[in-house]
Amino acid sequence: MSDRTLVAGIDSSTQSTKVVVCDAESGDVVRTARAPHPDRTEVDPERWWEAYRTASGSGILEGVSAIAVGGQQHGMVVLDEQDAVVRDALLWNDTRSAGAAADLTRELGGVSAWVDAVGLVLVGSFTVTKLRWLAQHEPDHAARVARVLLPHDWMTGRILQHGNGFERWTTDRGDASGTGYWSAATGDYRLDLLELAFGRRLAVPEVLAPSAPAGRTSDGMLVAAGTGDNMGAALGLALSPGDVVVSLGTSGTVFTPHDHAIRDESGAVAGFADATGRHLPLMCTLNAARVLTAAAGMLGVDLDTLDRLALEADSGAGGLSLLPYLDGERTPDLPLATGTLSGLTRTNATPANLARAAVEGMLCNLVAGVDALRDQSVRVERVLLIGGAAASRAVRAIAPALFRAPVVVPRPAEYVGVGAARQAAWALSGAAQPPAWGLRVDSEYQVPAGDTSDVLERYAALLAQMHGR
Ligand SMILES: Nc1ncnc2c1ncn2[C@@H]1O[C@H](COP(=O)(O)OP(=O)(O)O)[C@@H](O)[C@H]1O
Ligand SMILES: O=C(CO)[C@@H](O)[C@H](O)COP(=O)(O)O
Repeated sequence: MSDRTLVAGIDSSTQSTKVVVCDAESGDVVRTARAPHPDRTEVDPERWWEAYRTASGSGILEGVSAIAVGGQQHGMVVLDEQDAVVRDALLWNDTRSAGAAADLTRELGGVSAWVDAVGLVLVGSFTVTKLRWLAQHEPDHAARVARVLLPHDWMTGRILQHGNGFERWTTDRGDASGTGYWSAATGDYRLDLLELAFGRRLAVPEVLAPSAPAGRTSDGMLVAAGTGDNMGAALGLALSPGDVVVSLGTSGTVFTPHDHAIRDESGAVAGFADATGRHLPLMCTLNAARVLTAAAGMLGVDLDTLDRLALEADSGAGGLSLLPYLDGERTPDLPLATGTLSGLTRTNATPANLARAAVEGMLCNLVAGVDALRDQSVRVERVLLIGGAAASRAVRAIAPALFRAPVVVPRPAEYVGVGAARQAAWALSGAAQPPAWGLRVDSEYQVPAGDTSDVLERYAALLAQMHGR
């Protein structure tokens, strides 16, 4: 009988729930499972619970001493006085509240007022804008709302309720910092901003300290605070100064732990908090892994064949460019945008060039995020590539030249889940710092000779031409 302590991390992200069980001391992943979510931008939270129950139904949590949830950020989960869900949650990638974001920005006195208040330039992803949309467009639902939570908050409470250990609703600094009514700089709620958006005050969850437990189930399993998925991924990677993470999941994100809250009135970088008591400046795009899925669908090939085709083409795809705003875009803030294929000629109209343009276009949007961190005086010495599309051979090969930095691919793992498991181990230990789980590297890719500035310049020129940015 093994005497090691096991901890579990849940990644409740956009497309699926992943369960990761780790050795609490070493961080070795010993069990994993996953189950899909509906492919929608508004989802009944019960679907997340069902996915969690499906993924953990095979006894994967047997012997686990502590658990934590890393959840997709910003989702609006609204409950009535009896803690019943009032309507489907609006997710981070639902853009219907883009107009509300513009209204709220104007009402508070402009972009700098919001950056001063909560470190964010409002876009439709953020929870506070969704509350305004709800108040304006669904007054009957809004009248029933007593409390607002984030996806990870609701899942954490649901696990405790299921285990007869629920005491109160909780959240953490990291996820709270993405609401638009909590400040990473001060560590305080700004419920005046919630009231500005919704028209009245609502109950909000208690913000727990990074290693504080949210509670224990009746069989003794500790449930930690949990956090947002990107904060979880940062905690799951043993990052060193100069490391910048690029995550290629449903969203594309660029982030790095930082010692102080950043101010970016351009809106490229959000001033989030991390899951350890520091900060996590982060850029997020709505379009990442699914740009490659869409390109593969257009070509009628699988993702492995898309990789092969992209690697057959030359850098620059023969002059073919793709602005990858297939679901609108968050950064740049173009919620109504669509994708644009540009520079098509009879010469470059080949499957290989289309595949290459999809990879380059998706990455160019994230290069803007890395450069935005550089503009915030963040040192970028290497890029750690995670998320589903980090498995792409083409992405790995093309990224270093575009990022102008070496690319490290950690050993494939669900790093949001690993980070949540590390938080669970930290809460279980009661130590001052999280356990020292090392970074396991799968492969490294150096910046090749040659110049890719033409690709980046063409992308920027197309963005300016199409959207005046
Ligand atoms: N080898 C691959 N090449 C490109 N994309 C991939 C590959 N493997 C998985 N993906 C994509 O990764 C995405 C899932 O990544 P994940 O990080 O789990 O997403 P999320 O956390 O947003 O739910 C899917 O869109 C899937 O198509
Ligand atoms: O909105 C953000 C970050 O601000 C997204 O990163 C969401 O947190 C969803 O993440 P994934 O499902 O793509 O992991």
